Amino acid sequence: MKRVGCRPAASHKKSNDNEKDPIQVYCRLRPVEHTVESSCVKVVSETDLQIYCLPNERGTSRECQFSYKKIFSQYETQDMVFQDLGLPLVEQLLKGKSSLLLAYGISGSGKSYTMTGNQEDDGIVGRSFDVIFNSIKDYQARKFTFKPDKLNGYDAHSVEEAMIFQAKDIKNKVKNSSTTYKKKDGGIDILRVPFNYKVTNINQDSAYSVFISYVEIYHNYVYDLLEDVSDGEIRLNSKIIREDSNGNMYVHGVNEQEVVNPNEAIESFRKGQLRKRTAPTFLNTDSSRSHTVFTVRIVKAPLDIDGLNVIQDKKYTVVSQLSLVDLAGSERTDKAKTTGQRLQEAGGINNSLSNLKQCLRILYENQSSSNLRNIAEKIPYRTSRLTHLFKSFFEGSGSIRILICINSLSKYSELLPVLQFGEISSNVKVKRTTPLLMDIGLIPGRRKMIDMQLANTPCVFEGKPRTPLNNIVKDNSKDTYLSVLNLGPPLPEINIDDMLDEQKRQELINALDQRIKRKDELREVLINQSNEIRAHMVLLEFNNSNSKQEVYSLQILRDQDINKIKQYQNKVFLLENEIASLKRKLGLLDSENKKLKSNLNSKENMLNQVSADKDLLKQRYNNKIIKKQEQLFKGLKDKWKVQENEFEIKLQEKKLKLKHIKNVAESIESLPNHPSRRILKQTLFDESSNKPVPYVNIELSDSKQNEHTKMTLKNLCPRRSKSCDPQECWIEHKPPAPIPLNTVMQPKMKNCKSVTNLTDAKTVTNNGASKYCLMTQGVDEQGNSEAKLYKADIIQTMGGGAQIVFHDIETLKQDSSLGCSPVKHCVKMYNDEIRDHATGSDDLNEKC
Ligand SMILES: Nc1ncnc2c1ncn2[C@@H]1O[C@H](COP(=O)(O)OP(=O)(O)OP(=O)(O)O)[C@@H](O)[C@H]1O
Repeated sequence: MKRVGCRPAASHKKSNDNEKDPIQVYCRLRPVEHTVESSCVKVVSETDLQIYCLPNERGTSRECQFSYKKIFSQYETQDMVFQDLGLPLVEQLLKGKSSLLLAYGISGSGKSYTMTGNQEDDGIVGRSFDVIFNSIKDYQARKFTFKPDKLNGYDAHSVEEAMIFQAKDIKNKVKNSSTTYKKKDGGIDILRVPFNYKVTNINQDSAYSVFISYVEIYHNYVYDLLEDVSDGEIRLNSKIIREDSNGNMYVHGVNEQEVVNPNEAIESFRKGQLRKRTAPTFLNTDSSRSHTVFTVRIVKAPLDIDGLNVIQDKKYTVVSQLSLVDLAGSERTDKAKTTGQRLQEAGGINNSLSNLKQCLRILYENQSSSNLRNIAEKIPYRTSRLTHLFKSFFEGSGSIRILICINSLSKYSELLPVLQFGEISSNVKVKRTTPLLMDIGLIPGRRKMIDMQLANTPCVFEGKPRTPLNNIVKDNSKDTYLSVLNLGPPLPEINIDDMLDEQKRQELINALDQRIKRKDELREVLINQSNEIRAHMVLLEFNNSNSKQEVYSLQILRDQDINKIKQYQNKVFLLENEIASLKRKLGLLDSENKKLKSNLNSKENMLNQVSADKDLLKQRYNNKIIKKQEQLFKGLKDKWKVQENEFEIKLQEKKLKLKHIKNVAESIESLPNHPSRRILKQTLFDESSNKPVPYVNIELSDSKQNEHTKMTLKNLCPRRSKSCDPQECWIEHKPPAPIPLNTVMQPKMKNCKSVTNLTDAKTVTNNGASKYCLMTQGVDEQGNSEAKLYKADIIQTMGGGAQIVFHDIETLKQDSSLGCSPVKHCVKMYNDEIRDHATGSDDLNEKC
């Protein structure tokens, strides 16, 4: 049975069900050659990072803060990054615990640089090998002691078997020396400065081997980067992912190379790197077009009682692995300006990355307390090879760390999803695994013992004495130890022939007895010492657990203090931010205030100007009005004078006429019984047209009349009014009590209806009348009686009513220059009566 990271034991799984650790997320900023002022990234503290977006045209700015386990600023070297990020994983690996490290970020943000580094400055991979081999150097198993069983497990072999495999391998290498990588890749020089660090507290009674595998996931297919290929051969065979008997996922049939020193490991890694698919893109001249997974496995098994061979039972073989994943860039295709094949690759990359995000999101949601239904959503690990391969990690077979790589030159919108991915990941918890402490019932220190024996004996297998471990065996203890190993007196020299000699036989028997006795004594001593050591170890263990307890409580206190400090730092940061934003607001308000004030001043000035203009205009118009008034007044005055003169002249003429008439009358009076005694004078005047009526000279019939009796009468041959048209139907609107005029020229309307009061419109519409005549009676300026006939057409309207349109006025005047006429008297009386009774009645014009 094979175990990865001590996970498979069911009991172990059960005991850790409630113990979970969050995924630890780190962030690294790629340095830029010169300070970029437009950078939107700000490292706030060791664990906090802020990104912000400058105000856009609408004035809105955005900022976000993210907290991670640690932020590596651009000034932190590969060395520092490895110590914080990689070294703890290597330590766990050596203790039998598996880990996964994912580098995530936009293209060109430094993922490959952090993982791989370059010739001068190694990344996590190279430094990890240095630490691994520094630590296991003295406990390394012979090459081929462990061989992969192709089912994600390892078979353990004896030293002899390992030697046979080694010989075969050497033979194969010699045979294929002309077709190895060297020829293809031109050989790789490893010139590097090793990382000098060693993990000390590892189990010395086990033998260790290191295996590496290197695969890439391209277009959702898994390819082996360490597969032996001959010249011109293209890697066509993709590998499949399988689940082993312990539920761990692995790439089936992948080439697992055993490496015995850092240089060999790094050489293989670099060969694999040369096969990795890269291409120049807009963002990176050597951009990874696939996700690469480099896995280091430590296989260990305890030494048997002799301390020479490992126990060849699979259930004692422990496998732990460290998977270093360099994910392809998560950039947007428009930003990377990819086309054609690169675009297709980008599609594949984005699909697998978004599935990774999706898995983490569902994991988080399943774990979060807000999942009230308590129904775990299925996690789509199988959707992409990337997540499928690491399914067991997400389910708790090892710890997970994520490194978010960012480039300070990236935009806010590009950084936000990357940093949000980190934030989601840091909220996901995975089961905690602890290395299984195996007690196989053998006495500890077996390796020490064999090393010391071998120190004095030529090594049969390697042809050179194995040097004891400097830090384990002290010189003085060596003597004591060797003296303990003295098995009694030397055996007497004896030949086969001597066996027949009773004495010599007896001597040998005695010596052997003594040795047996000595051996029993030694065994007793050993048992006693073992018991003592065990008791001592129990005591130490007890002390150790006490100390651990103490350390643990101190750690809790320290963590509490750190948390408090963090809270204070956050508060300070928030307050600083608030102050800054308030200052910004104040500045804005100040500038707005100034703007408003200046606006107000300019408006006031404008207002003053307008009112001054208005006053000026008013003054001008007043002057004009006065001038105009004066002009009008003068004009009116002139007109008045002209009219007065005209009237004066007319008056004079009339007076003259009257005088003539008087003279005529007097002359007629003097004629007795003359039929023309009475002079009828009728003047018809068309007021509406205002045209002078043609004068007709009427000669008096009396032949005797003299020159003075000749007179001019106006329109004595009366024109018949239209009102007399017998075809028309008239409405005659008379005063209620008309004054009898007693004239000869009465208007005659045959077809007419007389009304005295016109209050109802139906009176006009219902009688079929087409003409209307309003008669009024009164006196003129001279006090003569006057009757007026206002004539109008009745026009039927569409709405059923009628419209009265006046178009003519006939005036009938009675001039009674011969004395007071009865009509005039009647009119006066009538008018007085009307005035008395008709209070509030409308005047004629209004009626019209
Ligand atoms: N911390 C650093 N210090 C110095 N140089 C760096 C650092 N990080 C990255 N670079 C340089 O930036 C360039 C791009 O880095 P790298 O290839 O690691 O990016 P990437 O994230 O792996 O890109 P892609 O996803 O496209 O493969 C390389 O030339 C690398 O040397």
